[in-house]
Amino acid sequence: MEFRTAGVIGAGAWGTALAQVCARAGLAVTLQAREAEVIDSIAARRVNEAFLPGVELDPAIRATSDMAELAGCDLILAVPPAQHMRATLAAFAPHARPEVPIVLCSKGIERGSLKLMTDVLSETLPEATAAVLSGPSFAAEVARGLPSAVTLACADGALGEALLNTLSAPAFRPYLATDLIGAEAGGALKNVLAIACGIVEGRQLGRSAHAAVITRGFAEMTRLAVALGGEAETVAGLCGLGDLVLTCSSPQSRNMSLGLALGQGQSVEQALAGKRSVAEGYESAPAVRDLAARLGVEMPIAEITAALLAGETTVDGAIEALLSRPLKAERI
Ligand SMILES: NC(=O)C1=CN([C@@H]2O[C@H](COP(=O)(O)OP(=O)(O)OC[C@H]3O[C@@H](n4cnc5c(N)ncnc54)[C@H](O)[C@@H]3O)[C@@H](O)[C@H]2O)C=CC1
Ligand SMILES: O=C(CO)COP(=O)(O)O
Repeated sequence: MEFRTAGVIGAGAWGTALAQVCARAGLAVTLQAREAEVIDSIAARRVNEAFLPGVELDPAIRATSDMAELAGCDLILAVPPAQHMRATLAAFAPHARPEVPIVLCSKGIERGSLKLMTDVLSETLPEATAAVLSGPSFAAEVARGLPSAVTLACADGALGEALLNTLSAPAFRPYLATDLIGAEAGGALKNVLAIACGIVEGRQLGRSAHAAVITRGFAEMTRLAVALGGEAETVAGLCGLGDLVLTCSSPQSRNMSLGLALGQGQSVEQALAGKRSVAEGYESAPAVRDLAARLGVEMPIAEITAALLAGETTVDGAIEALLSRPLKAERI
């Protein structure tokens, strides 16, 4: 199995950074963007000013709006916001070939259906082979060539090895896994928990509270992943714990910075106003809450964060609700 060309669907910060990774790995890359300004900016100045400013893009990346231009690619990376994955894959479907693997790189759970991205893929492109790429990786850092490591999950061992070898570069280290559900659950959940951690920071509740939210949040993430059919060991890796630690630790995270603004007293509307970039934790929170209820999984931090984002409680109400929970044994 050899891959020479990659198609990247979605030219936000992460799609653009992954196009850069593929180009550095020696692939010819077609990057599909929705916005004419993105295509013009890459063609004219080799930069995605709208979503990844300040990073010079590799000449092997060509931007287009036309999904048909991805038809000949050996490998597809799907990187739209999670809530748009279904429509995006449906638009790509006429150009898909069953032998071309699709690497899902978005982090979220579909609202309404409560589906993971692999479920969305198997419903829109039933013949496609899926892989999941997820882990602690800020787009701006990866695009600049700073070191990072991620999980690459693929149920097909030979394909997984081939993807690992294709996408790796000296500063970009994918680690192989077979558990797609665990990898997806980690990425989706950490975004909601990063909002909670941002609130802790914004309210100046202290380092101890921050560590408590990360640790008990990790327990919630593990419980949900296992209830979905994933493995706790996967969630303890880069795609779960790794990404939780990153996203809960830096205001570079859009999710954590949303929480920071809420903790400092802004409303959800104020905190999101004028933003073009996606805060996946905000988008997925209602689905996480509904999924936890459906599966009977206790997720107090994620649930109260979803309630806060939905305007059902205040920051003070959320803190009070968590601190007044019954005392219990510490376990996952
Ligand atoms: N930015 C990052 O550092 C990382 C992001 N991700 C994930 O990658 C996914 C994409 O995020 P980013 O690239 O950061 O996006 P972004 O926030 O930089 O840009 C927003 C993207 O949404 C697209 N969009 C807007 N409306 C749309 C629609 N109706 N249909 C399809 N696409 C639409 C825009 O074209 C643009 O590509 C998310 O699931 C995110 O969690 C994963 C790892 C790192
Ligand atoms: O997923 C990410 C890092 O791994 C990016 O996090 P944000 O979407 O919160 O910016």
